[in-house]
Amino acid sequence: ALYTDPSQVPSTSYDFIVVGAGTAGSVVASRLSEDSTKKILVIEAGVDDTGNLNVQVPFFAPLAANTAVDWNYTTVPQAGLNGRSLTVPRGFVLGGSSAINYLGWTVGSSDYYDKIASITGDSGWAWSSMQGYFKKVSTLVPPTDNPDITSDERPTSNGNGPLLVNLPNFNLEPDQRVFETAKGLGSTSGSRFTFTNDMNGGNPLGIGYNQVTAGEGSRTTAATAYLHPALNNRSNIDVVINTRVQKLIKTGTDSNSGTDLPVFGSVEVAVSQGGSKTTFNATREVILSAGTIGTAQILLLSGIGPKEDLGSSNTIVDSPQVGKNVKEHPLLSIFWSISSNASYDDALRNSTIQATDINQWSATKGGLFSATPVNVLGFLRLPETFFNASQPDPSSGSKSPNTEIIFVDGFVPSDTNPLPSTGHFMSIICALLSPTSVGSIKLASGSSDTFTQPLIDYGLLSTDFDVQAMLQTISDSETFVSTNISGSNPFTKDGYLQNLFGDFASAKTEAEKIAFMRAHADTIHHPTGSARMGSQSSGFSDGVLDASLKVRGVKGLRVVDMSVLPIIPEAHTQAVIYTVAERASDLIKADNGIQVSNTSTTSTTSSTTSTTSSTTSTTSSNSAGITTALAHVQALVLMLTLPIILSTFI
Ligand SMILES: Cc1cc2nc3c(=O)[nH]c(=O)nc-3n(C[C@H](O)[C@H](O)[C@H](O)COP(=O)(O)OP(=O)(O)OC[C@H]3O[C@@H](n4cnc5c(N)ncnc54)[C@H](O)[C@@H]3O)c2cc1C
Repeated sequence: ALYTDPSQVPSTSYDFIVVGAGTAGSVVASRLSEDSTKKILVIEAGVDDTGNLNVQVPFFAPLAANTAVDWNYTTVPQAGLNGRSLTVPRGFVLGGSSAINYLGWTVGSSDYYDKIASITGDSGWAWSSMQGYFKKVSTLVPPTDNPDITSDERPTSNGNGPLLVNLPNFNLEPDQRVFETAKGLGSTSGSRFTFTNDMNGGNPLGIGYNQVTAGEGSRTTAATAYLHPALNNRSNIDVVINTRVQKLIKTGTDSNSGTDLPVFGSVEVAVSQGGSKTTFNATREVILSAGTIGTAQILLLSGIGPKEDLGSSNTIVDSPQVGKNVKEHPLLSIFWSISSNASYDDALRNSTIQATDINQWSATKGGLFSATPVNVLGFLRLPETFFNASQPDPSSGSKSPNTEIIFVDGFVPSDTNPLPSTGHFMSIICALLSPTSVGSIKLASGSSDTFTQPLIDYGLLSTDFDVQAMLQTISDSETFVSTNISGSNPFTKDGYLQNLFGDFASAKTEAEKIAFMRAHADTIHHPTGSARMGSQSSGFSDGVLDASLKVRGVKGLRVVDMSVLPIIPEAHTQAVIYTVAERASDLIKADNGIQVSNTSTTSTTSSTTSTTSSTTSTTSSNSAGITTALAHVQALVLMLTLPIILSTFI
């Protein structure tokens, strides 16, 4: 059942305690609850996700940041960004960041998984071994409102899981111009801008449709697809929200392996800073799924971390890499004025247009608001000249993109570039997917609870490689929209794309472009690696976790979330972590004598049924609640004209 306060939870002892009902935690909790003899408690700091339009309406995704469903962190000042601090949205809600992200669905390259297998020494993480888990997560469903997708643009890889993924629900104006160019260049020998119909088949390189988690026109999340169906159908899973785990408590010592290992079998929670504490016990395992930031914070507060940072008296397990090796994808948007008035810019400014769009979404789950503002993107390799003996390719391999260009049908507002009051725009978001800059998560000085935010340092654009790679991505964007196909340019032939807009238009020299980059770069919100896996046989022998995600030097504690990945995916990260969480669930089951069998596909199918019915009830409550939806557009106008706005639209 779902509880809103720890005092309501009917038991203090469970077989498994999952910390964080986010993307990974919801998958793991749902899968473990398939064994009706095991009791599961999920502890979530954030709020219920039910009935929140910022969560449900795909187009509203950027509005969730800085509201009650967001942790609303900030980074420490970033030296590579002129000392700017960036906002760090993270889901503070059932479903975690899957409920507030921008819905992109990219699994990454086969190289990536093979590299994880090589780093961990566990072939179970390899691309070929993970195929069953990819299929177990999502099902590709038809878009609600996009007749322009041609058969050659449809992906071939697909699964049968509870998460409903789709090609873009609504056609946007740049789409066919991008495809005309990419398909035209696809036949040019050596082109780095080829067309691809399927970024999720192991080789993501090329330009194609952005698959999104907006099946049937509404966002599907780890909560709607996994957690709520489990809660609705099973009595052995309890979830408590509004409850922050403060730390894990050492409850004993295990000597079975021949070495004395501390057992962290209890979890201490509180609902307010300085408020009373409650303790829950796990008889089998505690699974930390609090995300790259939250997991590192909880480990450090529990005395599991670098002794040199924590101090001897606060250290129970000296684990030097906790909070280290954090990587994030930097991005930079550039803008062009366009002659068309069909971009979404007016929908951001005009409440009449918004009312029409929300009515259409409520009635049909179609129209502009059923889509995210990104339909098309491209994954690119850097030119080989970037790599040499002293700077090898930092990506996972030759099928892994180093950079990304994202085509946006309007202006991408940010803290440093607010939405102009007039005009229509096309933007390209340039992103770096294999950065060499490294950051960290540390406790703030004197902090002793999770009500104080940790120090988040992404170290963005702190290497020359990253700066040069970002310059290349900007240049690639300009090259792409300047390309002629069969003698004419798809972007300019009818006067659609006009001049570059904003500060970038006057940045001519390399120094001026770098200055623009440092003044405006932001991130894609993909932090990774603060509790990474490693193995003795690899250069990652100091991993916090072993290959089966168990915390080294500890008994009964595992981590399953983005923090576990030893290298940052060259992709948007949610599909990766959903898939990792599916395999993690089987690893936990196997270690605890719970049957792992192909019949789990059957229960996935039954979850799909529940998901569909929960989507249906959401739909009908939205139809009935159209007044709420209309009231919401007023908030949309207000929010989008404030300078705090959205960091990006990915
Ligand atoms: C704004 C934004 C846009 C993004 N866009 C995309 C995109 O388009 N495509 C894509 O693939 N990826 C995207 N991502 C990234 C992706 O969503 C994340 O990588 C992924 O969801 C992280 O999953 P996780 O399980 O590691 O953490 P989360 O899903 O964040 O889950 C962590 C959970 O733990 C809870 N928690 C934390 N600390 C505590 C505590 N002390 N006590 C109890 N509970 C706690 C949190 O509240 C949260 O529910 C985006 C992320 C954001 C924030």
